[in-house]
Amino acid sequence: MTEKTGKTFSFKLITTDGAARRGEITTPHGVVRTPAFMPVGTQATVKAMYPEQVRETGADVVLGNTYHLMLRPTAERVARLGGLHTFMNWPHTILTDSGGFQVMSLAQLRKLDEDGVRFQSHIDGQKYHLTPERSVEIQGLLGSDIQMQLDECIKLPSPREEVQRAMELSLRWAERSRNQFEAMGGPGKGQGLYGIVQGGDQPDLRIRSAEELGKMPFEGYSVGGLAVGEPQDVMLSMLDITTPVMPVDKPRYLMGVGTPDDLLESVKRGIDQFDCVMPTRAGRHGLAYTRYGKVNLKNARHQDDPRPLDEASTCPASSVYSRAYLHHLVRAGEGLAGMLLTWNNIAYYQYLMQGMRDAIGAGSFEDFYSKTKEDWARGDI
Ligand SMILES: CNc1nc2c(CCNCC3CCCCC3)c3nc(N)[nH]c(=O)c3cc2[nH]1
Repeated sequence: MTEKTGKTFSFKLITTDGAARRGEITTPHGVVRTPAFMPVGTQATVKAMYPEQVRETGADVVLGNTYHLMLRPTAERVARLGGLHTFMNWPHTILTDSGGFQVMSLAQLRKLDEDGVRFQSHIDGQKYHLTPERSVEIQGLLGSDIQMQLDECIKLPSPREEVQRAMELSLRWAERSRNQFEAMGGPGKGQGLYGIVQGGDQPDLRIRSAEELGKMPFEGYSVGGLAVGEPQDVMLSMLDITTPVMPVDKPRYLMGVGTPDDLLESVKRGIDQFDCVMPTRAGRHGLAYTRYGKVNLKNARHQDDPRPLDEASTCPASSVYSRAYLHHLVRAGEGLAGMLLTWNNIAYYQYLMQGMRDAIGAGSFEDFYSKTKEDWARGDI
């Protein structure tokens, strides 16, 4: 059963505090409270968590992944089985990426040209041709509520002419993606398609990309081409340049970001949506995020510590289990270690986002920002 609200896609900007924004996105599968952290569900699952648990942490939306799902089990099979919401038992909002970023980072023998990207599956070597049109078709077959245009994201640093070529190609692909989305009746189904701002670390190219995309009727806009190896200050300076020239009445999604500090700094600069594999991946590697900074449970200093990670947390993984027990599980290589630490990390990320939403709503974001930085600096004692 999928929770169909029957509503069309909309974004309500509720209030602002400086450049920080509190809003709500309404999709056919529910409301997304922004700023929002969106847990990553790469292969139709948020790794090591049940969908009910993910929901309980406060997540309103999870990510699906066009690249992985088009290879296995294929978008057509997911569609035949009722779509991704039913397939993974997540009756709330789903956002999908277009697959281009994963192709460039995972596939073999990839060749990118004006028409799209040709590649061989990293699973079985089968050949594929992903175009702007095919990517939107796949996301439609999955039943995604928030879809992404196909784009070209290049690493940083890169020569300016490379950054410009990729940005201009992505603008042409934005147009083709939009045409395909409308041909498939996406707006009428209440779904949204986001344009993706590129331009690397070049202010003028960032501004041109944002302005050109703003002329097209996208339901939201992503900031792409960042978190690709550049220092945090470069990423943040690109946000200072880019968000002011993005439509103020549409959601902004910073792709692939980030650490808790990245989230705090980026919300401060007007970003509404985030995704990152950090909390889930770190959880599987014995690393816990808490309100007082990071705790590496591999470290022997925890072996006699009876305290939980955070006794004030509403998440059982954070408030019930001792650090000594978590340390034991990590050292023993037990699967429960990854399950509990992933649960803790996703719960902490949602706790942080809820704190920011409340602070913006109360006009006290600056205080929240400073207090959070102090708590992290205090570190785990
Ligand atoms: C980690 N840094 C980063 N990620 C970027 C991503 C991917 C965002 N995450 C997608 C999920 C990954 C796991 C599976 C489910 C989808 C980017 N994606 C696109 N399309 N364009 C970018 O410029 C783009 C830029 C990105 N930078």
